[in-house]
Amino acid sequence: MATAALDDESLQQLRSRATQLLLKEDWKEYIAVCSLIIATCRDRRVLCSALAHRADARARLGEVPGALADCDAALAADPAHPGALLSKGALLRGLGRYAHAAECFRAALAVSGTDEVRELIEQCRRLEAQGRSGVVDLSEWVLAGFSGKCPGLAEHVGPVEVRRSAHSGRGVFAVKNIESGSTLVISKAVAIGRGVLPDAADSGEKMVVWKDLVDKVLDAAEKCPRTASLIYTLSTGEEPEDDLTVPDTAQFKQEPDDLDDAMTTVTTGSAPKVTLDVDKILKVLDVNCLTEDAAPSANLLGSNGVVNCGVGLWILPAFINHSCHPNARRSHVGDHAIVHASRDIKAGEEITFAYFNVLMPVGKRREAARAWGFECKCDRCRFEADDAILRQELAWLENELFNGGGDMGALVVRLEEKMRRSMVKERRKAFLRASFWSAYSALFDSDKLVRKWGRRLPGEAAVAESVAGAVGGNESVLRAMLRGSNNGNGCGNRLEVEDKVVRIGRATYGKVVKRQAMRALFRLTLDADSNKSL
Ligand SMILES: C[S@@+](CC[C@H](N)C(=O)[O-])C[C@H]1O[C@@H](n2cnc3c(N)ncnc32)[C@H](O)[C@@H]1O
Repeated sequence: MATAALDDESLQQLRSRATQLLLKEDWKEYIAVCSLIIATCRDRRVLCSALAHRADARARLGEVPGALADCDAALAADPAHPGALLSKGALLRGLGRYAHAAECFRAALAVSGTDEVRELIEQCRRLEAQGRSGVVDLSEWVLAGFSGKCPGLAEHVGPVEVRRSAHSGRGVFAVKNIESGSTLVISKAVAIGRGVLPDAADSGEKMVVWKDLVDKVLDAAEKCPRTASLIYTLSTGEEPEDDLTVPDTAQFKQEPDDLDDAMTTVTTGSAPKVTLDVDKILKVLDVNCLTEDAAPSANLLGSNGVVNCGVGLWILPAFINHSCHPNARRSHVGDHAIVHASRDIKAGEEITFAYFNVLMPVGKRREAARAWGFECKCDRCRFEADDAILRQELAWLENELFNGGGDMGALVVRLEEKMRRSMVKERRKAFLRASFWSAYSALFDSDKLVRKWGRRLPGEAAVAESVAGAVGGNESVLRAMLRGSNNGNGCGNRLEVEDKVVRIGRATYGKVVKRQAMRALFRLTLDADSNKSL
């Protein structure tokens, strides 16, 4: 049955009502009013505007397929409708389809060009290039003290592949040699639950953040079949390891060739409908969520000091296993996780990052791994737990570290001498220094202890360099390197030391800033509370 056309007065009333709802940001009601105008209006211009406005409102609610369908309906009636072109461009940009988004913005520019639209086209060009190359430059943002909106990023999958892992189930592997600091993966969160929690937040307050995440993930999965099917590639922690299928890494990339197919799927909603298995998704979240602050560099790179608790789901990074001898780290910028190499990585090597603080002795690390539900069998854990000569001594030192309350200088000197007498090789020395890092840090933090034990201690920068070899770049280690080199306690001549500092800086933060901004990060690192950055 045809709906009766609106007279001018009724149309005017509906428009006023829509404006009120827009101001109140009541998107559901706004969509209802737009729908009424669309169903009853005979004027092509008004119809197209109503469709474009409904598209914007649907986009705000995350109803992307519906929003795109509205834009397409408006553009079918008026191919040069600026509002519909801008809305469609924004939607495609949000989907990471930068070339298609730029086409829409260019068409909008031809009709009613503004500098803002020019900037949108330029932004799409930048994001497309960054998504292809993985090259990120956060210098301006860092130099501006992280003020303002954080820079937009495009997703990127570097030279990595998901394969079966000796650690557990599937893991992510390098497919070519990778230099320390290089970006491996940039991944946009499916969703992030965030909150500002007091230091002594109770579990109830944390549950609020968790519930926020769960609601957002379920919503995202419900609205997008592709998101749901990507979530189902992740482990629930219950499958036998051999039953875990290895996904094709290509599905995590948005290749330009796939765009038309993907677009058809999005606009027609013709993708196979995925039935939500809420129980399964909850288990997936339990095993695969990452916190934004777990990677210490998130403290500097990610937050503007507003959010202090963020937990989210990033699909490809969720395939990365833990190691206490990791070769990668992640930082969080806005909704994106950037995973970078924190040591040089050889082709074929598994990429791992630390799920928890690995600058601790093996006993504490085992407790942390148990809380995650696994037993870590990385080479560092095996050495520390199984070495027949050192095992007892290490257990004694670990007990002394946590329960002795004694002189950390004495502990460090005892460990260094034990390693010298037992002719422990450099690599393993680095493992042990990393394990007793808190003793080294406490010692180097105290001028009195350094004076007392001076001659029997290795230099702070030399220890930092050695530990960076074991755990990769790390804020706390970088801080020691910076302090050690400033004190003239470096390892090598001035240029060599400077080079080492920059290398550990890149290993810590990734190659995401130019030299000048790196210096700003160094200043922040030196000022950072050493405990917080462990
Ligand atoms: C985020 S998932 C990592 C990807 C997982 N291996 C897979 O196949 O889906 C985390 C789970 O992987 C396993 N895992 C990660 N690192 C491990 C390690 N070093 N040793 C044993 N299991 C590990 C644990 O079961 C952990 O709960």
